[in-house]
Amino acid sequence: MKALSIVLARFLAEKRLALALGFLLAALTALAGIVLLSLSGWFITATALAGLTAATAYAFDVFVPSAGIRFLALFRTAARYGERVVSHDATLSVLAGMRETLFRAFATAGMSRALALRPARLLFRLTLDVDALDGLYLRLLVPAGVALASALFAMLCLAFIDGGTALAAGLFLIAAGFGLATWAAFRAEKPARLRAAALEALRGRVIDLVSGATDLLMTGRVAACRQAIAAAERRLHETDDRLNRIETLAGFGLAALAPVLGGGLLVALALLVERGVIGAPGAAFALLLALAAAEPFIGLKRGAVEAGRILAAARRIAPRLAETAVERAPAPPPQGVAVRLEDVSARHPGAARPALAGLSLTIAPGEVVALTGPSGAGKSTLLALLAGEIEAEHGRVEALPSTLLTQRAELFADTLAGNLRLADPDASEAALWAALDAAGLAETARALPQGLETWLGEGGSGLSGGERRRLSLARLLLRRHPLLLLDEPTEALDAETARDILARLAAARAGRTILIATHTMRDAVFADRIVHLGCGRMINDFSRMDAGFASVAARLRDC
Ligand SMILES: Nc1ncnc2c1ncn2[C@@H]1O[C@H](COP(=O)(O)OP(=O)(O)OP(=O)(O)O)[C@@H](O)[C@H]1O
Repeated sequence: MKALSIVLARFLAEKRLALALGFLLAALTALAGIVLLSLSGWFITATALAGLTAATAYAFDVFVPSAGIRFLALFRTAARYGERVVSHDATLSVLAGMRETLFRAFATAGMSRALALRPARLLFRLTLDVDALDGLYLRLLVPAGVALASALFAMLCLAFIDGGTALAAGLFLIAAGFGLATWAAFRAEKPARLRAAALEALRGRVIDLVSGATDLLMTGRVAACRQAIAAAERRLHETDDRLNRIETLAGFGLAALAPVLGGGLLVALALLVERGVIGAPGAAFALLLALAAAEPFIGLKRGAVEAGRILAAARRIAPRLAETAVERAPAPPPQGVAVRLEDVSARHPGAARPALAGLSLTIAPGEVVALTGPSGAGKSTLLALLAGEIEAEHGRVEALPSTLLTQRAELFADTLAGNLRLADPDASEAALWAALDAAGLAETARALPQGLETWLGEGGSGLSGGERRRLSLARLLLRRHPLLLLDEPTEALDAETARDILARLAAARAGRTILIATHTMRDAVFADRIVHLGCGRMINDFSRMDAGFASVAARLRDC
């Protein structure tokens, strides 16, 4: 319930008026339908009776009721159209906003590891879970409100004829209608939950099969993966089957409300006619009114069957909606300083020991610093800390706004231009070419038949390893941040490409401070200073002038 109220609060906060108007129009559509049917019944019966004698036939006014019927028919059509436009528009725009909030929550620094472990989960939350929530208003709240309004309206109208009959008919509709819907919701809760899990498993496994096809083939695991997919699909079909049965049964029960109510009411109205309380047209009016009031209850069927899924989706999404994004960017350093760490310790989520311990370091603007040290020394952690990806556990971190080039090429299935514009969505074409030029990729890009509009595959496939690194570098340079954080920028590149990339970095260093985490001598000798780490602590800090600089550089890999 708490999760539902968070989601509902979000709906109300964003589109309160439109949602209220949508509900009002839905209720008016249903009420107009009820009055239309009952008035038509009254009109047909009254006209038939009026036609029995010439005097009553002449005196009977056919114009007012038929005008009323025509008005109600037109009004109902217009109200239904308006309701669909208003309520769907409001729901979709709330869901779009919700998707954005969720995406921001998932895109915060620190979430990458959790998402890397369960990528299908993000896909599922952003698509099916958010989609399920459109049912909360459209298929749960509105139909329930409209059904209740119809029953109360019928009760009110019937009360003018006979209080007892009105009460019995109204209570029967409310108790039986909502009782059946609640029964269906309880019966469907478990299969709806299992269905969501089966669908998530199916999607996740299909993604595994597609993205890991080569590895699965090499290890002979394709058949097992296909079996797992088939099992998830079987579970999906089974739960679909169970849900369909519940929906059919609930639909049958809800559709039976009208004939059952009609049968009972027919007897009650016949007695009232016999006692002279009402005439035949009045009885026709009352009977059709009650029958029409039962109709909106059929609309509860889908919402009831989906209630479990809606609730599960709300439970999973609500905590992220309630979260406010935490700003982890380091504090700005004082004038004349690019980076300052004071006794900083940092730990990765869930790690037993800190990756950085009591580190103090000051870097001046314009310096190029090589971070060296054995694997696991804390080089990438230091870059992540300066980029705001993780938070310091202890100590103070100050740094200029930075851009991080990670060890992986973070490229997407998009055009060359699309991949570049992640750094600056408003960059002109000339700026994109300038960045490609600075990274040494302009010539290659010009030779491509579609130039900047050439599509790349996931991870930048379609480009060689060196070209991918150059594209990442072009994107880095496009973002004019004063601090560049480079994690092994020339790793796995041939010597010539590596030298060229370093030369281009040197050409772009004006006005920038650069930190390079590296294991290679060629990257280190490019720097003005070497900071050597070990087990998260500072071991040495040598500037180019110091004798130690050359000895630390000499111990690095010569490639
Ligand atoms: N996401 C993570 N979760 C938990 N522990 C981590 C995580 N990333 C790194 N670590 C740990 O933090 C320590 C420092 O790792 P870090 O990646 O910073 O080292 P590094 O010097 O960059 O190593 P390499 O040269 O191999 O890239 C290591 O003990 C590592 O196991």
